[in-house]
Amino acid sequence: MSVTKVATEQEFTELLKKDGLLVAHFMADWAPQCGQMNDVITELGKQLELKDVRFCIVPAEDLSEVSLKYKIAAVPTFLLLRGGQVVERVEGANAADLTNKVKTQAAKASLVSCTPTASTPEQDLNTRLKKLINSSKCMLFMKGSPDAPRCGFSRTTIELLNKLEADYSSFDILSDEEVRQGLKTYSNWPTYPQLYIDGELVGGLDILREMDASGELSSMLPKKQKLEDRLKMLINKAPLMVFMKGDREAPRCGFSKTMIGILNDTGCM
Ligand SMILES: N[C@@H](CCC(=O)N[C@@H](CS)C(=O)NCC(=O)O)C(=O)O
Repeated sequence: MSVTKVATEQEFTELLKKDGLLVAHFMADWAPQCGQMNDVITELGKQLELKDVRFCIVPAEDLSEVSLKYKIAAVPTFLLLRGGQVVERVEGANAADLTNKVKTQAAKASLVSCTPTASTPEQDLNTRLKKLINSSKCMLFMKGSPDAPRCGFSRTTIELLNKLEADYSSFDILSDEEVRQGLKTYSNWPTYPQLYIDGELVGGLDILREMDASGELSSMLPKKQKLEDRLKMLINKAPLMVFMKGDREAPRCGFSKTMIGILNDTGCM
């Protein structure tokens, strides 16, 4: 299995359109951990040769637009993507975590990509749209992204969902003309934004506004976990929790490294 070196944003977009699981390694030549993690993904590629999984290397600084879009803050970072959507994320040179997540997702990918008969392009598109719609419990098809909406209707929808503290994923239909036109036919809805909950179309902005006014929308939407609850969960994840820069094997700041050293010496870890 080969690992694709991505040179342009266009090349990355093309890889996202393919079926199966895509593992993207956002890296930089100057970071030695990235070189080590390239060996890890080459080995993973060999182990998963028969599965529907592709690997690519993305030079994070050269493809700054892509890095910005996926909020890449440090290298190495790994995104596991299916149907153009991020399904898992691994930050740092954590080979065990990466291997675990890739194998779990690869098992799922091989189940969904199992097509017994040859299919038409229309069937392929419909399968892709269905996967996209179901890639999150609450899925918004919009113009632009929640941080940078590119039309007033989409912006107002984001404001409404944020006001209701909804937990949602989004897809930028301006990034994919096939999805933009295909979804209109698939769902028999001619405009964007389009909001789906549990794979079912709820509607566009006018419908959402009406449902908000009646209070119906809030009760249907999955809600974001409150920061306080999230922090509590993290703090209580293990009897001894260290919040640090980097990980145990590769601390990324001197203070974190020293603390790990002390804990190792005391036999706590
Ligand atoms: N009243 C509509 C407004 C949405 C709308 O008119 N969207 C237009 C302009 S952003 C659209 O998506 N047109 C089709 C396209 O651009 O492909 C709603 O309730 O969502």
